[in-house]
Amino acid sequence: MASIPVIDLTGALQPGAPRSAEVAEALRAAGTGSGFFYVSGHGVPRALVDAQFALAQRFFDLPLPAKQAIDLRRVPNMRGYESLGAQTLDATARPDLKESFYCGQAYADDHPYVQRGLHSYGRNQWPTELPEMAGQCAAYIAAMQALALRLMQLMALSLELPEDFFDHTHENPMGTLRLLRYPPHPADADERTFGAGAHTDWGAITILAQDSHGGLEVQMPDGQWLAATPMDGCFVVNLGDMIPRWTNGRYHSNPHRVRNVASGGAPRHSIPFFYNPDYEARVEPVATCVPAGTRPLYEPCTVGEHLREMYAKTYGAGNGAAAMA
Ligand SMILES: O=C(O)CCC(=O)C(=O)O
Ligand SMILES: [Fe+2]
Repeated sequence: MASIPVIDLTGALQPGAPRSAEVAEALRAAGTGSGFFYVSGHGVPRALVDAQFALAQRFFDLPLPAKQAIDLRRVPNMRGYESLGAQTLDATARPDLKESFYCGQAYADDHPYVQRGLHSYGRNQWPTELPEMAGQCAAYIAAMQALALRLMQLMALSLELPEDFFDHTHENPMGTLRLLRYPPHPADADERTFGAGAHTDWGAITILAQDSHGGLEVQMPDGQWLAATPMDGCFVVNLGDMIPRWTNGRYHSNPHRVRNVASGGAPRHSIPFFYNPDYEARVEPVATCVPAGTRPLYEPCTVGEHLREMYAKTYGAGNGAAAMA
């Protein structure tokens, strides 16, 4: 039966570390399967993750006007608070039953990418009520960024490429951290109601921390939906749409969705980190994935071009801004 593998990163967290080849092989199996796997032995301290969930709880518990004061529609770069029902990840379903907060690696106003107005680059918005939030999110983002970079190196190995193959694409990375709160699934909800409608993620790699309630489901290559049951001390990692482009379709970015049905009436919290390389980095099928004498399945593009193609898909026309999914 199909399952989501657990990959233990112990002994593979540094370039050249002894278990790197073994882990790369496991990554290859996961990439050619559902594109989803759990990671254990990832080196991110439990206390950092626990603190991030506690922070999410405090943030969403703020009175609505405090959250609305930092609504993401106030800024051009998709950072801030987003209310229940603002996003529709599956266009055939109802608006998503979730509240969220977006932040990311901060770039100063005089950074060339900010000056050029490139999507998501720039400052964050923070609630004045939680002065600790900026520092805590920055620490969490730094840990996620480091883990994402290592996963990209292991992915390079898994594609029979040098470990540092993707390193040059990390120049000005755009990691986006999202805090999510899902209210309990309504008892009278129809089959078109979701916390997060079925979607694939658009970036390179998503690293998700979820609380103990469950509710995330992943579509397996055979079409079946499988619960990504929370596993203590593990993150769920999934490949985004940039990876099929880079691997000429060899590795997959599979649909997933959320319904908060098993929490006993409690809200569910999750914290995805969406890793995106440099906006200007080229994404083109790597030579080891294009059989001799065949044409690549994808045209080369930049990270920014790929993301712009995906933006506006889930927020409807007129908003102009859209999120990482
Ligand atoms: O909340 C979750 O478990 C998944 C969220 C998700 O898929 C997303 O935000 O892209
Ligand atoms: Fe997602």
